[in-house]
Amino acid sequence: MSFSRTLQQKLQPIWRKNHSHPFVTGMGDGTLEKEAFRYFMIQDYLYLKEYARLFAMGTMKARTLKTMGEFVDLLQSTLNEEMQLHRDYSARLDITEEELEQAEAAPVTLAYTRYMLHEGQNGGLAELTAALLPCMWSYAEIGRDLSRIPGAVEHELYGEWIRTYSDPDFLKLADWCIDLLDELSEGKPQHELDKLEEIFLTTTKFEYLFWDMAYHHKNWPV
Ligand SMILES: Cc1ncc(CN)c(N)n1
Repeated sequence: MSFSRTLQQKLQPIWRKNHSHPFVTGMGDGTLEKEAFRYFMIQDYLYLKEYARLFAMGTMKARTLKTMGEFVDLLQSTLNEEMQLHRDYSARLDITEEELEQAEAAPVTLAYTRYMLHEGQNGGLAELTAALLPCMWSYAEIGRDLSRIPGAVEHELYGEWIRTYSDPDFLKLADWCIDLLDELSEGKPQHELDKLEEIFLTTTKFEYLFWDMAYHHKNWPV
């Protein structure tokens, strides 16, 4: 089994918890509280703004023109397609442009994005890819699983979210990241593979914290 898939298999208990978080299942059956989704959208917009920088960093660290081009595609798709979803939802959720632009990152959003940027900046392309992969991969799987629930893609509020993340184009981008980590990890010594695993594990756990933060509207206590 490839390195990425071995990691994902090893982390199945956490991976399953992400998939079965009430925020995720609530989008699937339509029971998620609209206020939690609204809060998620704002925090996720801030998250994506920082996440996109990882793709810019990836472009700089890539060795080949082909890989540079793929990172540019990921950057483009995040800024102009994925974040467009958030801008479109803002209109429906009464989030003004000002509120979106001026929102403050909650502790989990800040910690998650700073962690990824730190690993991306201080490590090589493999560390950067290990940091961003759980994000792409888990959303592609969640989108796919939710889209299989009868009626979920037609839901008046959550349907658009599910359609976006179950789109074959999003899956293709996630697959490219999986293959890239496999390629970059090939022939690495064990201590470097252990570091990649640690990064992958940490961002997988941050994914759980992000759902949980949104579900409970967690923000700074003071
Ligand atoms: C927190 C989080 N993780 C992943 C994704 C999918 N790019 C996202 N939009 N937000």
